[in-house]
Order: sequence, then structure tokens, then C-alpha cells
Amino acid sequence: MKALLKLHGLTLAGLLLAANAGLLLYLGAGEIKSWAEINWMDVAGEGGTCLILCGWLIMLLSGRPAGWVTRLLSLGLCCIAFSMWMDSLDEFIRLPQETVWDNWLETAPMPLGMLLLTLGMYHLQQEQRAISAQMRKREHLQRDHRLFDKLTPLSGAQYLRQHLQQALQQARAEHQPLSLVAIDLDDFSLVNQRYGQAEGDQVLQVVAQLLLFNLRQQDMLCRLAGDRFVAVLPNTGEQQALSIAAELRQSIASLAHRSQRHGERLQLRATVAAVMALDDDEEQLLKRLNLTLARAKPRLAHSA
Ligand SMILES: Nc1nc2c(ncn2[C@@H]2O[C@H](COP(=O)(O)OP(=O)(O)OP(=O)(O)O)[C@@H](O)[C@H]2O)c(=O)[nH]1
Repeated sequence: MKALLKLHGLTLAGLLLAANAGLLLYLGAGEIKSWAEINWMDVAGEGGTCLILCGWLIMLLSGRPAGWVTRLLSLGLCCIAFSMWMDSLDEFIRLPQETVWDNWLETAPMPLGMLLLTLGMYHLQQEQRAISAQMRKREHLQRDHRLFDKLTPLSGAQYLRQHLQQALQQARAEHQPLSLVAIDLDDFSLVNQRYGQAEGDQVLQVVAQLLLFNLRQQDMLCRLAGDRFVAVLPNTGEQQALSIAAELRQSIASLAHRSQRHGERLQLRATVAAVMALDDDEEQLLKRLNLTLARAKPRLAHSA
């Protein structure tokens, strides 16, 4: 209730003031009817509608975020509720026959309220459409979750291939160089053996974040598999890619990661490789990158 008053106090106060002013006007100009003169059927119909509209207003204001659509809908409801309130007042108070202003107060807010409600409904529909479009997009993304790595906030190998294909096309169309950098942790299996799989997961997440921090806005980082990461560097020649790769290796070597259980410092190292795209397609380029990495890691030379 506190939050409701804080956000919509003005609207509610406006309605209360208008209803009070209407009551005072009626009391000032007319006289109270006797019990027998009151038509209770009309009181139930008009007063009940007014109460229900006030209930709708409270539900609307407490259920929706403040904003343009909420304002239109609430003002519409206020106008209609006020009209019903004025309509029910004449069940209790008799005005002189020649009075005309009561008719205005009863009927004029009704079409205005309807108009505001209609405008609000229109914008609500637009808002709902935009939300539905967002939901569909998100659903599509979730359905395509195979493209995303389960452990780190990075994309996986499948997405890398798709992205690389497009990036190569764009680089050729724009006559710009494109390079790839691979980063492979050294002896990562030892981290799993010594500290456990959960600590290994933690290390992979920290390294993914570290690499992201050290790359540029336009670069795209993926986890190719296990402890191997690949960055796609648009508009980047081989020399620049080599120096970026060296920086990434250095950042991993300087990382002061401590194990979660005993707080021991883990000394991480990585082997890096960089290749620039020539005439090859994405598969050939990735193969060349893996071969270059394998050469930098003599023990992997047979498995690449
Ligand atoms: N914790 C964890 N370990 C993983 C994950 N994916 C792969 N691994 C482990 O990563 C290790 C990769 O092994 P290797 O390719 O031999 O790499 P390495 O031990 O770093 O050896 P070198 O690359 O030759 O230095 C294996 O022990 C895998 O079990 C993962 O998501 N989480």
C-alpha cells in the first residue's frame, strides 16, 4: 500500500478530491431524500459499478509499472468511476428541477474516460506485442542453446564456426584482414586432479572472464573445447594478432587465482597461437590454427 501511494498518490488523491467536491456541490445545492424515496436498485447498480471500478483501479495501479500506459488506463478508470459516483449521488440528494450542471458532471466524464481507456488499451496492446516479440526471441535463443557453452558465458564450437563463416565473408567483402587466436591452458588436467573438477570449472570461468576483459569490443571469444579458447579478431593482421596472443598469455600467467578450498595460489600457464585468414574457409582456418597451436605444444603434435 505504501508503494502504491508513493507511485500513484496523486492519481488517487485527485479522484478522492473530485468525489468530495462533487458530494459538497450536491449537498450545497440540494436536499437529502427521505429513506422511502431512495431507489435501492439504482444505488446498487450505480454505486456497485463505482466500487468495482475503484477495485479495478487499485489492481491496475498495484500490478503495473508506472508509465504512460498505466497513466492512460488509470485516468480512464478515474473518469468513469467519477461519473458513476455522481450518478449515484442523485439517488440520495434531490437537486432543484432547473439544475443542469449535475447532468454535465454525470455524463461528460464517461466518454472522456472511455476515450482514455481505449487509448490506454491500444498502447497496452502495442506493449504486449513488443513483450511477445522479446519472449519469442529469448525462446529462440534458448532453443538454440546448443550454440552456447554450459560452463562459461561464452559461445561454443558450433557458434564459432557459424560466426567465423560470416566474419570471413565480411572481411573479404571489406578487404580487411581477419585473424584467429587460440589460447590453451597448459596441464589443465592437473588442476582437475589436484583440486577437483569443481575447482577446474572455476578456473575455466575465471580464465574466460579474464580473456574477455583483455580483448577488444569487436573481438569474439568462444570456448572451442575443454581448456581451449579461440578469439576471432576482425580487422586484425598477423602481427597485431601475435601481440594480442602474447598479451593474453601474459595475463593468464599473472593471474592470481586461489583455490576455493585451501586458498592456495594456482600458477596457470597457457600456450597461444595466432593465424591470419588467407583464402581458406572456416574449417581450414581452424585446422591451421590448431596445427599452429600443436606446434607450439610439442606434446600435442600428433593429436591436432
Ligand atoms: N573442470 C573441467 N575440466 C574440463 C572441462 N572440459 C574438459 N576438461 C578437462 O580438461 C582437460 C584437458 O586435457 P588436455 O587436453 O590433455 O589438456 P592439458 O591437461 O591442459 O594438457 P596440455 O594442453 O597438453 O598442456 C581434461 O582433463 C578434461 O577432463 C570442463 O568443462 N571442466
